[in-house]
Amino acid sequence: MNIIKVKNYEEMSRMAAHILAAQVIGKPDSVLGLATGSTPIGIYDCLAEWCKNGEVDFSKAATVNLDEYRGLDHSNDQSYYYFMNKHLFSRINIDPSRTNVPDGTEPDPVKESKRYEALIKELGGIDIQLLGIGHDGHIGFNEPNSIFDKETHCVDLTEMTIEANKRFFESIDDVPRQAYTMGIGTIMSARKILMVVTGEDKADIVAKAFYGEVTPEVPASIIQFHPDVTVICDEAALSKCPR
Ligand SMILES: N[C@@H]1[C@@H](O)[C@H](O)[C@@H](COP(=O)(O)O)O[C@@H]1O
Repeated sequence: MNIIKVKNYEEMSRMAAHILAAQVIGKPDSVLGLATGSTPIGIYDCLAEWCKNGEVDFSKAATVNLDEYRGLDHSNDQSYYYFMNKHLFSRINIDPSRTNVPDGTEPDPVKESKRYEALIKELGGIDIQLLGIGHDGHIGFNEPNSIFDKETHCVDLTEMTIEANKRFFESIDDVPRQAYTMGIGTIMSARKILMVVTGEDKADIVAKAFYGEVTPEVPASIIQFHPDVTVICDEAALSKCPR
């Protein structure tokens, strides 16, 4: 694992955006695995700016997002599709038909999970998967568990995640209790992984996930076993790590 320490959120965002831009410059038809949450917003701002300046061309790229709340449609401003459209897709020259987010409105979890897995395979797999990390170590919406879930599936969100994500909703009662997420196996089959972490509130989980043992109780710890991982952390996020 290549763990890179940067000063702050801005440096983290620019460095991660450089890696994603280099991926698309080197392989214009790259399949980018993308993430939501507050952490990647600065990355998307950089990519939007560089696309506008003509430095990166997304016209041949495709995207697949990690996860989506169950029950929310594209027009819901709390859906992850809406988030991606607002922060990235509408600001770059990507073909909207090549952007993919799990369909939160599909009532049949087995059907949707199979569709999403098949779609990723049809696209030729994920070239680089961007990840953030939850306070309990979740990646996508893979919550702490007794096993690593392999494929895309429907999950019950933990109280900690519902609590953490309520800041985006009017009240905690509005936070969906379930979500569709790529599985740990789906994430691990990406050719490259790029993880970004910022802030002191993530310092404990960073120490556990990247310097502790690999266990499904800390889902992000599995990326220690991936052959091509870059983790970009700011000083605050690395403040409890043994180095
Ligand atoms: N499903 C998303 C995750 O993909 C994300 O990594 C996490 C952390 O979000 P933030 O970056 O806001 O801390 O939030 C959500 O739960």
